[in-house]
Amino acid sequence: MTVRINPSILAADFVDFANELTRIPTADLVHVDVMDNHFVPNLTFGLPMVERLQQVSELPLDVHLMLEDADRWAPGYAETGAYSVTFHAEAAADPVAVARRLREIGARAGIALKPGTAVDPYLDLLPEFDQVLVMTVEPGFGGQSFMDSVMPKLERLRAAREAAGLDVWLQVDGGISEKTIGIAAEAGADTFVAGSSVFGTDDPVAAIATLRAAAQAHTHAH
Ligand SMILES: O=C(CO)[C@@H](O)[C@H](O)COP(=O)(O)O
Ligand SMILES: [Fe+2]
Repeated sequence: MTVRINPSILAADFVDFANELTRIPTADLVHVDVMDNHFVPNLTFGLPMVERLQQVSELPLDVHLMLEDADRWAPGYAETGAYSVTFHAEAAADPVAVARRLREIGARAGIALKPGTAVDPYLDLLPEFDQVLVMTVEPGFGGQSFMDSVMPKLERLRAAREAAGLDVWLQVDGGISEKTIGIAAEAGADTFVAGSSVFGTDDPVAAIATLRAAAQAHTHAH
């Protein structure tokens, strides 16, 4: 199974994103955390920054929206040409309608679940999504500790994906490091967001290689 490593620019230098992107040539996608100071108690950037990143990035953008009223705002991010747009289940009135709109515009549609949000109501909706993001920290900040208590959600998602014969990516985000990535891979994740453990090092290329190897060593063959 393919392992994807998506470095999060939340841990990069905010006034030097163009240069920071050149430090991760071996990444699969660039994870872009949009925070609105309402859905989460932190503020990053919005549409103009994502539009600009889309223009300068050679890697596809994996946009993670941590904002209220995803129904209203998510489609605009897909219109930037972002490869994937993931919105929070807790912030959408009609997640299926949002996902359909994102796909119509041409983006992959992702749904994200906070650690306390149950996965079961979403299992039947898997065909509507290209990616499910299981948060392994409370959204809002980088550098927090990985919560292995959410691993059963990944196991449920993996089983549901297999039962339905779907190719939905299972993404984890928060506290992913050389030490924790294997736990998430074991539980079924195939797409790994890593902020501090990539941009917080002197050698992001080496960090990506280490993470990739650790994930692959714990990935099930199927
Ligand atoms: O969405 C978020 C935080 O809300 C993440 O994408 C963080 O950027 C992950 O940072 P690390 O935990 O890897 O430092
Ligand atoms: Fe994120």
